[in-house]
Amino acid sequence: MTSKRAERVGDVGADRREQAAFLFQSGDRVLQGRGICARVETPASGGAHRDSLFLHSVEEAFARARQAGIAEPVIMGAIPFDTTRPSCLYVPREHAWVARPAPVSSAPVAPAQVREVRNLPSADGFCLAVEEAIEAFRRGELSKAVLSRIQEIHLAEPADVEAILANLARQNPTGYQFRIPLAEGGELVGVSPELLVRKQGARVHTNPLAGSAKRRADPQEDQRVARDLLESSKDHYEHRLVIEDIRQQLAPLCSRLDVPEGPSLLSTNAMWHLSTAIDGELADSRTSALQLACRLHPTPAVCGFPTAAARQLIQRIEPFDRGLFTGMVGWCDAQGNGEWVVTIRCGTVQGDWLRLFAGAGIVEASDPAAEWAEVTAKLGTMRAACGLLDEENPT
Ligand SMILES: C=C(O[C@H]1C=CC=C(C(=O)O)[C@@H]1O)C(=O)O
Repeated sequence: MTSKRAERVGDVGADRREQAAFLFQSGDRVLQGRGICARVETPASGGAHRDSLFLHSVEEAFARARQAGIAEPVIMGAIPFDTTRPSCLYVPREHAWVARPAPVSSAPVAPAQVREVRNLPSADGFCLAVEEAIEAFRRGELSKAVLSRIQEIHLAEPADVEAILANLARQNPTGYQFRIPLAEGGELVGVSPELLVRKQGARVHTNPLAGSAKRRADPQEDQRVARDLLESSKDHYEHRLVIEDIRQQLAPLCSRLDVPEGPSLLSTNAMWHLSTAIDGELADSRTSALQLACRLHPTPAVCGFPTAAARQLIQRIEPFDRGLFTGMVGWCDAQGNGEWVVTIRCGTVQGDWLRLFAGAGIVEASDPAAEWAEVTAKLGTMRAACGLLDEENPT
């Protein structure tokens, strides 16, 4: 097998290669990585299959790491929404699992000075897109599509990635926090609430989210919003499409698959979500976390249903390329154990530019203004971590 698939890292600047920092927090532990030993850019499409070019590239990267003296390599990084595009995966030169540090309770969020903000699309553009999607649902072309917005922010000074991560950890102490270097420079950072898949031995676990409501400052209001979400037929429908798709993907691979009857509530600092924790036992424990993630992606929580029609609609309507957003981010070891989360509540940081992302599932019963409010609230997680004012209450 040639070494072309797992790219050599000679073209990455020596400093960046040595200093690249990786982070993936899950539960009470953190996987930290430093330096780049091998990089995999092979697109992940076809990665559900053991003999795919993609999985061969990953194997090659592991082999190269072992030759370089890394006894138990892991691969970390991100895979884009469009899996025909290059992956952004690395075997770090060093890695270690450490206990998740207690978040600093009063880390000051220094207000960021902003030079320019670009919204893609505008509020009106987003609402028109939602209406266009609703028309397509009514014509029977599809049942659900996830539409999103991007905010590009030019800061007066370079962003401080360490400070953003500290703020994210304080805001969302239980989320899956991540930090991944980008091939083109800059970093992907965020704190996802959504587990695409975790695999340990034969055990498989996924925790899809779909159906959301913005949290309120007043505790009673907040509880009312949560109750309304739990009773909302629109949100249950949006959620059920995701669960049924995941069940269909996982059932043929599992000797046992436990799918709860209905969703429960999961909260972040900013949002309530409908959540279903699914647990299973793989019939063949050699199936890797990466294979499972590639099989599940894109779930209707980030694309829509049916997948192909939703993908086309997104391509036609969204005025930007999602890149890594709504792809997957995580890690996998050479035994195939690993965790991949959905790349949401995140952004890229490149010097003094931020590119922040948020999306929402649209169904026929969606209200365009409410969906805009939802994506704006979701964007608030990264905006707050970056020291930016609340868009809805910019006081
Ligand atoms: C695409 C996003 O959310 C997805 C995940 C959770 C809930 C969602 C929703 O309620 O629409 C979305 O499907 C995002 O947060 O950017």
